[in-house]
Amino acid sequence: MYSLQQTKELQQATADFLQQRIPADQQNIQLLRSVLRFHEYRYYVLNDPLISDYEYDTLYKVLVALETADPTLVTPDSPTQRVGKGLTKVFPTVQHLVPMLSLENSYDAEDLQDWDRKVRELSGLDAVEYCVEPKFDGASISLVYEHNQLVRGVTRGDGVQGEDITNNIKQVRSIPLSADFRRYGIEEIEIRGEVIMTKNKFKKFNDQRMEAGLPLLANPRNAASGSLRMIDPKETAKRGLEAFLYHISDYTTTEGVRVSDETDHSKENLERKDVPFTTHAQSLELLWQLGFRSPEKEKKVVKGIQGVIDYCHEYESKRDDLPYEIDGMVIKVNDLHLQDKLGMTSHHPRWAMAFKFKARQATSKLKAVEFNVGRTGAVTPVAKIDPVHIGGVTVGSISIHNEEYIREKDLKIGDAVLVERAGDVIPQIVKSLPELRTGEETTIVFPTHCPACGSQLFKEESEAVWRCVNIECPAQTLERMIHFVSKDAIDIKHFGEANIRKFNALGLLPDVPGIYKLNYDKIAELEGFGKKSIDNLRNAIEASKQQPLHRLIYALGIRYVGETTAKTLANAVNNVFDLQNKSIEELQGLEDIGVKVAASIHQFFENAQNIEMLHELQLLGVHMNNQKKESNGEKNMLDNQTFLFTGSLSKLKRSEAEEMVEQHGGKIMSGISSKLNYLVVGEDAGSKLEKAKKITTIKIINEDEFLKMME
Ligand SMILES: NC(=O)c1ccc[n+]([C@@H]2O[C@H](COP(=O)([O-])OP(=O)(O)OC[C@H]3O[C@@H](n4cnc5c(N)ncnc54)[C@H](O)[C@@H]3O)[C@@H](O)[C@H]2O)c1
Ligand SMILES: [Zn+2]
Repeated sequence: MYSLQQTKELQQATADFLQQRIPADQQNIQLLRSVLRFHEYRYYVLNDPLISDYEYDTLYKVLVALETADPTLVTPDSPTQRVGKGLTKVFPTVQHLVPMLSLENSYDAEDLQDWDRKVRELSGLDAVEYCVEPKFDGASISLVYEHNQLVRGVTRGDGVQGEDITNNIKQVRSIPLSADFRRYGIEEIEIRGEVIMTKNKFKKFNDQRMEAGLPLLANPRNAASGSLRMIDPKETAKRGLEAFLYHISDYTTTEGVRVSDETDHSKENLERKDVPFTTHAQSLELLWQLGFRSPEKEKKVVKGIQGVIDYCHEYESKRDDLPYEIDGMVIKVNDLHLQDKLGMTSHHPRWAMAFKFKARQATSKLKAVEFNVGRTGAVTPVAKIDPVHIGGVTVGSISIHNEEYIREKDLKIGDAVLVERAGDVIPQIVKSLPELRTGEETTIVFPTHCPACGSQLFKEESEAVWRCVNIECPAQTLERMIHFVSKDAIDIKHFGEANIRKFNALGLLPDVPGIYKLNYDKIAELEGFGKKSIDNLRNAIEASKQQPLHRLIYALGIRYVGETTAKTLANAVNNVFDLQNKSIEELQGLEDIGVKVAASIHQFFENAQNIEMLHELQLLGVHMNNQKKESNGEKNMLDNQTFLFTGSLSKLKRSEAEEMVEQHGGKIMSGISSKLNYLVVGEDAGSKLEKAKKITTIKIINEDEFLKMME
């Protein structure tokens, strides 16, 4: 639809508007509209946006402001005058019973206060009751049930018409194929909701794509909307989609009375005694009772806007802990009478407002690529970008993983790039924007030799990563030390990465054993090292010698050996040197250790330099023995009993409690199943507790009871 040339021009105009090089005034209003239409096409039709949502919203608001200031400027085809969204030709088109509108956006407390003021003015109330719920970041859908049966599932489409994706919708397990609406006197009903992919599913899904050599998807929202549009419903089924249903837009009762967001009769209908609900919160409750996953547990009903603001902020702070992505909250006037009174514009209802969290996407420029050498010698390209603010942090460097990744994302130095900081906090480049290239971009060239030590790099055939195999490579040694002292490894407090880099650069810390041979007199001469900080450091280093064996094994930084594998290895031996005598086959016999991991462990303990280092550490006083096995008897107290912790503990840290279990020979489980023996319940325990109650063999105990057991 848009030629390459047009694309370039519109992107240029986008940047000009955003950086205010083109004034947003009457004269340029047509251009601004073209720009918005173009981005809507990229976003809704191609599912391939070129700018971040925040940037789009900013431009949209400029247009709204212009049109509000002078309503004569409004044209019927202005992006503000319709719901927007395009349709593809893949699925048959069907009409929604009631148009699916958009939401008005707000970004801070002030926006919400302004809106509340308007709602109070229009309603004549002093304080309005609101229902606040998460704004799920997925693909919106509309469902129709007739005589208790699901008859249709439709995408939002252009808001008036959507794509009929009923067969795909039926693959979403949390959407019931039938529900007893008749119990509530309802014959036909239209329900709105959001299909989502959880963060976990998304990660696994992308891992699989990576392995299969397919392009990765940028975020769970794209994954959800793409999955809903698969031609083959079996493909949709594989994606493990979920759905939240949050709105009843239209229903007809058994007596044939229609109640809808739109019909003029709704008000009088709502005054009837026999309607099943008169507030939004009640409609969520009703959906929940009927077996739908509505935000019944997530929602909160509050009176007055301050409570709304507080709840929005509370949710924003726990956003990263949720299993799914949300991009904000939605605030709805709770009373349906009042909703009717407020009505809607052609674009959005006046009784609802989205509160958008801080943007997590931005566009930037890829300026250079640096190559870092990790502790296992892997050479990782790191993109240096023009610093951008995303979700409260400034991002200037981003790992771009390996050559394949660079090829797949088509990255070049000089490219404009779309950057996202998703729920897992590590920023990534969603993609480059090749449409904007000027011809001056340059290819990213991988080094053939290690940037730290100059030795030639190697790549195994089955791998995507180039490595420096020089065991004395200074960059690797440095990274190994940083890993060795880190929190999950040998855990030397007061000895952060910055100190290691500093001591290493000054020649005070050449290698891992050097940690236990520090020259404190020399350190005392450095700026910022008083007596107290040196004592702290010395004590922490001394204490680290007593760490349990699994921490030492993990700290060694053996490739593929994470914390769990380190524990398995520690449990299998009396001291670390026993691992020297284990064959690859023996190692593979241990729980969850496959060929690749076994070979890597074997290789590590075959290497004379590594063994020498371990002997040196032992001479320096670092414990090499399995202390658990030494303190005999205790070890089997729990004899492989399984434990899981849920909710927040008040006396112990979660990690301490788990360590106690393991020290006594017990095991930690990752989820509720019939294999679980004990669920230890702290405060605010949620779904895990509910689930555990259904399995009678699980013993549910509190923190005190747990501590008693451990005595
Ligand atoms: N990057 C781009 O180029 C580009 C282009 C066009 C649009 N966009 C983005 O799309 C947005 C507009 O899309 P939109 O019209 O879908 O609006 P929206 O995403 O801002 O909000 C409306 C949608 O929120 C969803 N939603 C989630 N939870 C909900 C809940 N509990 N209650 C009600 N609705 C809920 C519904 O699907 C509803 O359609 C813009 O704000 C912009 O960020 C981006
Ligand atoms: Zn090197």
